[in-house]
Amino acid sequence: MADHDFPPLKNDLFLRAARGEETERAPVWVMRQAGRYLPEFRKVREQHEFFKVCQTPELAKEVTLQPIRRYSGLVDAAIIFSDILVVPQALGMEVLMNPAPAFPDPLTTPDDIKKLKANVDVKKELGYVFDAITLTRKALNGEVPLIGFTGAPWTLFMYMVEGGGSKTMQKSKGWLFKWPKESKEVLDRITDVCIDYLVEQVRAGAQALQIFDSNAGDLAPHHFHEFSYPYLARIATTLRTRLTSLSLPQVPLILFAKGANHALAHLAITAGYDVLGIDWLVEPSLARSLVNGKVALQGNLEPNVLYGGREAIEREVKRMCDEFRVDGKTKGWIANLGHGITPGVDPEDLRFFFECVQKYSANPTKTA
Ligand SMILES: Cc1c2[nH]c(c1CCC(=O)O)Cc1[nH]c(c(CCC(=O)O)c1C)Cc1[nH]c(c(CCC(=O)O)c1C)Cc1[nH]c(c(C)c1CCC(=O)O)C2
Repeated sequence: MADHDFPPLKNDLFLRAARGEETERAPVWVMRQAGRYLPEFRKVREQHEFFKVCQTPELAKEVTLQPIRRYSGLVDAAIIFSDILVVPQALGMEVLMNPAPAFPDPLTTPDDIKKLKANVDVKKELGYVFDAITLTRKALNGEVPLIGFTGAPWTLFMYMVEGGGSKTMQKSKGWLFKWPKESKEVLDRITDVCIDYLVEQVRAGAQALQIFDSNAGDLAPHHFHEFSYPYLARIATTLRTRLTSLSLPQVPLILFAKGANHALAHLAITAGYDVLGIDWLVEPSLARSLVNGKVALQGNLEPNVLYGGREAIEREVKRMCDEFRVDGKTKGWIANLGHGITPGVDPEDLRFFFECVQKYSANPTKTA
């Protein structure tokens, strides 16, 4: 699919900010914006199991559009409804969602590597995601751009070895330190699938891509540089080469390496991404100086502020908008939370968050 196969884009704020440009106000979206805090999402989930929604393009389209409809004119990007764990599924692993992710048969020792599918055909395994992207981009009718995504190799490796989420990550870190060579083999296998998966998302119509390394901050800096960074960099480099050779658009690439704020300066210069997502543990002004204009930034309101009532939301959003300004201007910044929105948030409080971003990030109108 090419751009001319889709309705023309009416709101390019997000894409301009991703390229580092000055914008009349900050574009805004939130991670997990299609999710359980929305009653209309819970209604769909009463009828359909989680992965069924991911695997049915019509349903995935429907839930992707829910926040876009509800917050029409207030939200500046859609993200395709899916999950990072579809990549381990493509590699042949069984993943349940009950309600937290669970792998009945995780990677226990290097001997289990042979259970992973060799030569994954992403079109066969994940074709439903590409169909959902094409359908959703058409249905969006150019209102806002559509973001595709993947989990990052280290974060996916963690789930594949632990068999689900983990606070201590004993098993996955045990692998890294006990079996570094075999761990890198798995990380490489995941990386190969991520690259194919992202290329096909662009072919299907994704207008930007985000890589979620949600567990990046659980690694010591030197372990991050050994076990996560090389794969993130390879994704960006190889993806760009592949997109060019296939005459596909060079869409903006966003890296959300949650908690890896120690690496911001390095990532900005060397990783090959256009935008770095940041969590709430780093001051925007410090992040700005660390990346030194090399990349745009996305983030970073502490998600729990959305439980703090209108006064707190307004105060915190205003502070965030001021902190992200460069030379008094809103430039190269995509407003977002510092992580996903959680199920208990009142959807009207999220609306108020969007309204506050629009109000406090506005640049003075240019006089010729
Ligand atoms: C780590 C991770 C996962 N999935 C994802 C990540 C990376 C981002 C992050 O760190 O939050 C990414 C993800 N998951 C989902 C999206 C959809 C797009 C979006 O709106 O951002 C995206 C981008 C939907 C989802 N993925 C999931 C839900 C909720 C499940 C439900 O509907 O019952 C949604 C809306 C389930 C999921 N999937 C995963 C977890 C840990 C859980 C939740 C467990 C829980 O909260 O109880 C794995």
